[in-house]
Amino acid sequence: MDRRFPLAQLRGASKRYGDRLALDRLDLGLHAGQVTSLLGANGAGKSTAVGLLLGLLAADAGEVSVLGGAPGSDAVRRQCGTMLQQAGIPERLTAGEMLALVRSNYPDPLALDECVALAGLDGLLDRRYGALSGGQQRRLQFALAICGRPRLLFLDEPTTGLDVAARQALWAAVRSRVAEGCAVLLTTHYLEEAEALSDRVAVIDRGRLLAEGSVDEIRARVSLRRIRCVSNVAEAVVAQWPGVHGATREGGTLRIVAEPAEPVLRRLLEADPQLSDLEIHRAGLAEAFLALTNASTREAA
Ligand SMILES: Nc1ncnc2c1ncn2[C@@H]1O[C@H](COP(=O)(O)OP(=O)(O)OP(=O)(O)O)[C@@H](O)[C@H]1O
Repeated sequence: MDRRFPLAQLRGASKRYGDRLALDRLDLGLHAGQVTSLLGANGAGKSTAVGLLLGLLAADAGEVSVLGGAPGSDAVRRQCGTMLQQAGIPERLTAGEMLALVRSNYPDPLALDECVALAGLDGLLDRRYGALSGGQQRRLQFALAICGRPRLLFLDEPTTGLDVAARQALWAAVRSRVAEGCAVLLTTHYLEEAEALSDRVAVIDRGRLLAEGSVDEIRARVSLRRIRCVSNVAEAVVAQWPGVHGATREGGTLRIVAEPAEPVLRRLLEADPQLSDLEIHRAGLAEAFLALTNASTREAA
């Protein structure tokens, strides 16, 4: 599989709804064998970007190309799987009937057993869609998205409403599809999910690309550090120190998010010579995301 060329891409794509600019010259590429996560606050433009790549919306400017052609054609659709926020599945059909129907649209679908195992649908195929729980419905939607062995998989907030075990099972299933060469576009508000699954991350804000790179590259964009130690210095006191973004306590353990970390560390050690079990880590994707989007909001103000 050739990873140099994207299987799908937006180049300088813009989209307006009336006078609202939802996407502003967005560049985004999806590559074979990679999960790309599109992150952004509510209203940032994620669903609009997905809508353009699926051919559900037309761009006002820029280029949208999917598998070498225009999005939304029958030939392209047969190579795409989608799990959107609205599923539109008839309540009266059973899970098994839905799977059979959707698999029949694809030239080389996954075996039924494999779909059932990957999506965790064991024992549910005879159940009507309307009689499935919210999490079970989500699992069926995932099965429908992967059952055609798609080259491109669009997952729009796929794990909303899933319990911990089902979420981790879905992550494993996504990884198995990616190992087969599938390109995945994931939108999620769970940053630990993006951190666990992504090869590439694109952060958008008000329709514009703020940052793009691997999880580590995005984390390196911010100099926030997480400090953890056992100390009796009051968290409310630490929270007032310059450079401290937050301080919390769990029992004897004090957790601090700081930028830069060094002056805070000096002050901590001065304040508590008994301090122990000191650990310092680069901030995670969640803190990096918040720092990037907060900085963008401040610039716009
Ligand atoms: N059909 C529409 N008509 C008018 N404005 C719209 C329409 N759809 C989206 N918008 C606006 O375009 C912007 C981008 O919306 P979009 O749904 O793409 O965001 P999102 O990042 O997917 O948000 P969320 O995380 O809440 O799902 C928002 O300001 C939204 O209010």
